[in-house]
Amino acid sequence: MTQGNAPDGAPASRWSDLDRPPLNVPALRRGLLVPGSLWTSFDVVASTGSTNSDLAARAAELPEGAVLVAEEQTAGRGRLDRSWIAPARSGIFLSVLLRPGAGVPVERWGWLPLLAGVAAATGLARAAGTDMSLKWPNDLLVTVRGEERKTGGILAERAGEDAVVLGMGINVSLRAGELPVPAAGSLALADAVSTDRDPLLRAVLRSLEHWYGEWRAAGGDPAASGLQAAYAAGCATLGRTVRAELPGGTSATGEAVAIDGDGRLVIALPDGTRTTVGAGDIVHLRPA
Ligand SMILES: Nc1ncnc2c1ncn2[C@@H]1O[C@H](COP(=O)(O)OP(=O)(O)OP(=O)(O)O)[C@@H](O)[C@H]1O
Ligand SMILES: O=C(O)CCCC[C@@H]1SC[C@@H]2NC(=O)N[C@@H]21
Repeated sequence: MTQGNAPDGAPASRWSDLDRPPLNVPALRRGLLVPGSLWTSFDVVASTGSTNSDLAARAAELPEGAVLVAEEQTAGRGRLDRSWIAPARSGIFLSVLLRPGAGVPVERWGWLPLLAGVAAATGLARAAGTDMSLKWPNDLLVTVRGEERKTGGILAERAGEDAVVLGMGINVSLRAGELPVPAAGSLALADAVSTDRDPLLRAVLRSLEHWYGEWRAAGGDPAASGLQAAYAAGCATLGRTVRAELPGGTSATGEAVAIDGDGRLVIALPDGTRTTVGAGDIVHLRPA
């Protein structure tokens, strides 16, 4: 830590609006809405309840590739009916509309949230210069003072028959005292080289376009597209002793050994059997 820094590692200067400038919408549009791009529209609203809800409500009238970003969410939603809480302009609150089409069987759409995790992790690692990893299924982790912390999350929701709204929340400049839960972190707290949201957002959307293109071109096949291997390479859950807290209130503890072809987590139990988890919360207990 350099002199003049606050104990939480953030700069000692007062954080004001100047530290959290608004997104530069014209520049982002110029960079993203180019011919041949997946992205067809790019809108930023000052404040809304949830970008996922807004995009889902308009899904029928929007083409694939619509992007909606909010500078602030007042009712941000997470997985498992949880909320996503972050101060205005402290992060990236983003939803995109995707229509994988007939070329990708619906049973493979379950890979989309994992794909989004890989895309966000690789894009952010490059643009922010922070080591990123994934906690199954798609929590984005950074290391803050030796501890794994959640700096981003993904919420994928079906919108009608043929569309999926992929939502991402990324904590960029949150300080220790602003974290909504102790297990949360931010890119700033992980010593990111840049917390400028414009290049971070561009990097995430470019990476998402890349991985979605590969996956769709392979008919959604996670192995042929390279997605399954990229996910496994970036997944901090594999090889760890974990507790899976399952819907319905039961739990299973064992070693996370694989991600199967459907994106589910395979856990080796102490009695030598294996169980496969498709939904639920994972707690990383200790190295295997
Ligand atoms: N900005 C954020 N960064 C990291 N994690 C967040 C953020 N906002 C919300 N969360 C996550 O969402 C959860 C908080 O959601 P919520 O307050 O709905 O529920 P909860 O405390 O987990 O409880 P319950 O089990 O009662 O639903 C936390 O577990 C946390 O992981
Ligand atoms: O970790 C999770 O549980 C998922 C969090 C997803 C949050 C994002 S923020 C943008 C989009 N709009 C929402 O209401 N949720 C997602």
